[in-house]
Amino acid sequence: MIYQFSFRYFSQKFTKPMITNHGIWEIRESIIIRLIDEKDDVSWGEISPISWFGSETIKQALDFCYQLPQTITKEIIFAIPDKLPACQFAFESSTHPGGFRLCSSELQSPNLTYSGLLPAGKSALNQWSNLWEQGYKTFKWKIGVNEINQELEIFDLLISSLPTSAKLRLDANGGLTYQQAKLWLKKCDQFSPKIEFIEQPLSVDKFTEMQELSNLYLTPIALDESIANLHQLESCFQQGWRGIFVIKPGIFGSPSQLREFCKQHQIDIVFSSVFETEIGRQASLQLAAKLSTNNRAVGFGINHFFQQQEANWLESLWKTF
Ligand SMILES: O=C(O)CCC(=O)C1=CC=C[C@@H](O)[C@@H]1C(=O)O
Ligand SMILES: [Mg+2]
Repeated sequence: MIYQFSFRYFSQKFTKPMITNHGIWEIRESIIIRLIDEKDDVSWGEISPISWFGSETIKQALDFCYQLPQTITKEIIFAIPDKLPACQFAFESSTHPGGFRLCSSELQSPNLTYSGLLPAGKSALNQWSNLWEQGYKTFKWKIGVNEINQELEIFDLLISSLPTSAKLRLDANGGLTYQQAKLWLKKCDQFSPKIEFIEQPLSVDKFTEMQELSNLYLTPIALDESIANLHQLESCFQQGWRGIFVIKPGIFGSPSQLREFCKQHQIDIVFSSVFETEIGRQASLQLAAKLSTNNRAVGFGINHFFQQQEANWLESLWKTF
């Protein structure tokens, strides 16, 4: 199969900067790719890297796209190197039959439940209720951003105001020390099982410590940055991780290799957004609908992280050069 290939750089400003232990993220940069096959069918893909999670940078992805010929084949697509996981995801998912169709980005796959992302710090206290009104029952709150005693106080206020049926996830983005992680896990155990998990409490190089912690407390630990791509996932699985796995399809690499891994091994997966457009979102949610386990809510809550795009944003993008 031969495809006519073209691409466009696309960036969106977060309405509120995404603040995590990694820092302040203000602009989401992406590359939208378009493939037209021999039957003139058009399909779309999205390259949305997160280099501080270990994926390629937007510049490396752009350099890759610039060096591609205007007509590409499936061989070229399936030969994209593993050091370009966001490109692997975009090109492979755009060759899927029944790929992306332009439709409302409010697309919510019927058989998935969604987690709403709360902002770091005390503004989480007045944000959760309008998400609750929209039907979210699972929330995720960033920690490891402010001073720990301040965050523990906010946590007490947050957990006591959330409805009993709500679930709360904490995400430290690897920002806690071992002692701080024990403090948080001890605190969360007091509210077990309301705290679904603590995501990436320690940095990627502290795998053994996270394994130790996962045997000492009730509250589960989820790996995210530690398993950002297929190689890291295989390595943590081989080293015996059987806790929760947060998978970000947009930066993970080849969707078919992820499906293959999940066929071989029953792992407890939570799917997570990379703050992509509806193109990457649809491709990711198709994977989540197939591979989600344990009815875990997917971290794709529509929290309007960006200004609403006009309906024909894609056509107008292709008019620009
Ligand atoms: O997983 C979710 O609930 C939403 C997505 C999300 O939290 C993240 C997406 C991308 C980078 C990070 O800021 C953050 C994460 O660490 O999971
Ligand atoms: Mg995370």
